[in-house]
Amino acid sequence: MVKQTIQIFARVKPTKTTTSVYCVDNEQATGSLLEFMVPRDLADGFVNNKKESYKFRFQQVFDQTVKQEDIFAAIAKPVADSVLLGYNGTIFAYGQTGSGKTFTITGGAERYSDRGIIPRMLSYLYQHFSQDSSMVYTTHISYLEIYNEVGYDLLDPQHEASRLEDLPKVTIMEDPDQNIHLKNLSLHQSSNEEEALNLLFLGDTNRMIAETPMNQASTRSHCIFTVHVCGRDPGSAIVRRSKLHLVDLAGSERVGKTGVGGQLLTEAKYINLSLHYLEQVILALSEKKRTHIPYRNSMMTSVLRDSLGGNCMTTMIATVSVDRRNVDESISTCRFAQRVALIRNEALLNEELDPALVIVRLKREIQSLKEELSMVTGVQRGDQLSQEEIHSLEELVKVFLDDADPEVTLALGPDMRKIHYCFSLLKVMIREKLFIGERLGDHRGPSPPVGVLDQQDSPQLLSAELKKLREMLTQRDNEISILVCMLKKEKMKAQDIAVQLANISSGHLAPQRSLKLSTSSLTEGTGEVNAVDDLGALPSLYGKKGTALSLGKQEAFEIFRRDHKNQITIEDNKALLKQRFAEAKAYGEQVNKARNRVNELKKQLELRRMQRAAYGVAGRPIEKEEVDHVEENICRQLEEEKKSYKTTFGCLKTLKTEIEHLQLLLERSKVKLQRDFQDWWEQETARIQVPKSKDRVRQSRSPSLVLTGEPVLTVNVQDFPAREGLTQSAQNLKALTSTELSKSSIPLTGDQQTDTDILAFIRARHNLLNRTGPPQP
Ligand SMILES: Nc1ncnc2c1ncn2[C@@H]1O[C@H](COP(=O)(O)OP(=O)(O)OP(=O)(O)O)[C@@H](O)[C@H]1O
Repeated sequence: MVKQTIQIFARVKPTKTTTSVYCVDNEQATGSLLEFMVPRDLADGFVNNKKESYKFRFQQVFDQTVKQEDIFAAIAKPVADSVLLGYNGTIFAYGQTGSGKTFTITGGAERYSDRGIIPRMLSYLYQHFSQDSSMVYTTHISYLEIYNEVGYDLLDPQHEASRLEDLPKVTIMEDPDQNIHLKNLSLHQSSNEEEALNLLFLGDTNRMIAETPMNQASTRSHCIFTVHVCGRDPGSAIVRRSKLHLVDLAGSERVGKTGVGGQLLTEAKYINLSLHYLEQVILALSEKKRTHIPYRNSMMTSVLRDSLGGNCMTTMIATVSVDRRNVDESISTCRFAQRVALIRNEALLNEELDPALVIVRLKREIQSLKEELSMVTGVQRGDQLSQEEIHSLEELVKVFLDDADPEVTLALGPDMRKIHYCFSLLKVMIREKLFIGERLGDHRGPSPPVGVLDQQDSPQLLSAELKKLREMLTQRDNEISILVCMLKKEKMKAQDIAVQLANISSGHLAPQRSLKLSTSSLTEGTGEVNAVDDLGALPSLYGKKGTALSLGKQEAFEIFRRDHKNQITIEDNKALLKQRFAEAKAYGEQVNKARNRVNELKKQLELRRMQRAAYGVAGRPIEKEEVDHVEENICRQLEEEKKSYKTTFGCLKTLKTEIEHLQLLLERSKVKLQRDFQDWWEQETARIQVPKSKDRVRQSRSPSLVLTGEPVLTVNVQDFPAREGLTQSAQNLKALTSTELSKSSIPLTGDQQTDTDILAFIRARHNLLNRTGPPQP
């Protein structure tokens, strides 16, 4: 058992402005210090009546410039190593909204180097699995989102979720031993890094798709990505099962800090109820005298029960922002971390005997004992007694019972099968005799010896026996049909799972499959154009694969895409991906060349050795010490080529991981683009109102776009909210006057509002903007 307090680290989010509100001291012997200096006259909207300096101790503080790889090496690698040894591990990020929790746990959405702890952890684990040949590992993954105290399965393979409520709801069940079970949370086996990354991508995409402005998933919900690792030594029945939770908590900002009347820097209530309950648990755990820990109050604390004061090695990353206006939240975060640091966990090595493996081992032991026995007795024995043996045993028992001599014995020899059989035979006989005794009543005096039944009673007895047997038969029939039913259900479940798994690999991950890249395909130089150009293709809306867009909508999508805020990143990543493909192709060619060269040299070496052997046979014996310089030279070259092959192949593998990651980033950008477009399109459609009657020709609501024609299309442009993903053009349009807008007109045919009409509106607006140019700030 390892007793350890929860390890706490702090990470400072990079800020554009220089700030003097904090300093980091990493030179301390017992960890690092993070200090906030809050001057009394801090003028950013609040007044500080209290202390000026707040110091917090952490295991380590990572300042603004620290890279993702260093965070992984310092925080996550030790946790990964203990998980590989069989201990449970948890890493959770805690901090206010926008302080970098998701960036730290999952990573940034733009660059490969921004990969967070989860993808790096998966890489690390799978690399270890492939290198450790002494153990067999299996891995399962689950991804849970908790929003408003309801759990959702983010790995729902149906992939149709457009709202959070569409995802399967996960519920908590507790068994009599108080173990928590999550009902409806799917567990997916993943046999390599690529599969695991695809699952992460699927979860993150589902999370993004289900996000609405009301439910800003990343800010208001908690996400728990869990890797279940099972390792077994092939020679033993012991298995090690460990769980690794990687947790991205909701934003920790609080309410009630008004900044007036000395409220600043006092503890306020969390916006998020689960975080409030998390704090209650942390408080109870840090006060050592408390016996009741209120884990059950919330779903998150129930799920993370082991991680908080239980069987787990837990690490917390406090993410802080050092912008002046965020200092009070950052101080709250650090205070919370200090309390967390008091919690002591007791991690156990999760070893257990695998019943299936124990059965196999016992069967093997029985077999070897049987062999030993037959060697000692010289008699080969099967598992069952033969018919002849049974017959002769029955005879023996009969003789034994008929013999009036009380000294007589039943000589069966040292065969337990025979002994057992005779005992059960005797039992049956005695029970039959009792049965007869009961039926006849005791007044008939002593019962006749077994086997000498009263002839008159025989038919009655037989019919009773027959009835009993019939009842037994019906009972067995029922049991069989229940078993068959259960079997059928299990079969159907297995089929369902197979279909779900097939969906994962073919359905929703289909776009990735088309992007999939094998090291061999790299060398052939095919596939890359499709993979890169996929984003340029017209959209098939997420979750509605194959839905063709109308021509109007397609063109509108093009306009939208051009102006989307992610377009530059997408283009950059596409260019980078192209470049990486070219590099991979070059590496692939080098690998091929090196492999051919190795094969060639091997042949040369073999030939040389054969020639020398033949030379020896032909008469001139070769001295043992005689050095063959030609052979030596070939061997040297071979070694060099092998080395170069290995190095290049290593580079190619690294590049492959990067390419796959870039593809996933692009795929996610594509989904986001489509989602934003869909929202935008719906917003545009709602904005256009077609008057029902032809005489309502002109509506002069200001500011509004009045488009002339018969009938007239009136468009309100009063409110273009500054929403993420909404085009700059739309923002610009907001600033245009109604007079300028009314210069543009769109004639309509009939009074239908079609995609083409909306497109015409969008086009007109764009032309107008191009003419007018963006408004000056
Ligand atoms: N260390 C960092 N380096 C570079 N960019 C960062 C870093 N930390 C955060 N960011 C950027 O800051 C923004 C907000 O970060 P992030 O989404 O991770 O915050 P969060 O704490 O998860 O917020 P929320 O609670 O809303 O989920 C993102 O654009 C992210 O890329």
